[in-house]
Amino acid sequence: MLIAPSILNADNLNLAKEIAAAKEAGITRFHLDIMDGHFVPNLSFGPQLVQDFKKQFPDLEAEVHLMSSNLRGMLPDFVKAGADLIEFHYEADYANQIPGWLDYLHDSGVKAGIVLNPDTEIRVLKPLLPKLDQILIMTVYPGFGGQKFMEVAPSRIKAAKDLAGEIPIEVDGGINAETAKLAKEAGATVFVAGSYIFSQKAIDQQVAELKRILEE
Ligand SMILES: O=C(CO)[C@H](O)[C@H](O)COP(=O)(O)O
Ligand SMILES: [Fe+2]
Repeated sequence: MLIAPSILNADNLNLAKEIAAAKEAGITRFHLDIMDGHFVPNLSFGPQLVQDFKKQFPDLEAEVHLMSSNLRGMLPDFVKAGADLIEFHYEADYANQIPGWLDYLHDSGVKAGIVLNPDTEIRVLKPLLPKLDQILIMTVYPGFGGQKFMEVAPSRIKAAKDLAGEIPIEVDGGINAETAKLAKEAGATVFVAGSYIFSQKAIDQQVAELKRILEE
């Protein structure tokens, strides 16, 4: 079980402090949400954030969740910035182009993942499985932090788990102490949590509580 905090809703003017607090609580990977204002109706970070993150925290893993359909323009920038794992949306390009982008990431020495929006059929993953290091099942419509975990999510996680075998299934959106449990029972092993970790009580307390729930 791995918790990958999303810094989307962290205090932008104190990011290093907030990341350090989560690291202190045992976090080894961060989930960096990249939104381009077009694929999703919101803007967030660019490659500079990833580069600065790796410069300041070289021992932490940077997982990039790319919410853009400009894969040709954006993927090389995030590779250069030092991302350890890049996951892009299945909906971002034609189906026949997706395997090539996954190969591009692997050839660049970066782990590769695919993200599925809540309306995309799970079976599209099947031909891609040999090229995937991780599968991200969105449990909200992407674009904003602080949304509610969708009711349909557990059955989708289970369907992905049944297909994926050993490939880790990650969940993203509305994860808290209750929904993390549901996602875990359905087969998820990587848990993105944004507002649960950064917009409530002390960061270390939130991480410890989520860890406790996932270890039960
Ligand atoms: O990809 C995302 C939104 O598109 C974020 O990773 C996600 O929403 C995390 O925030 P929260 O845990 O608050 O839902
Ligand atoms: Fe995300």
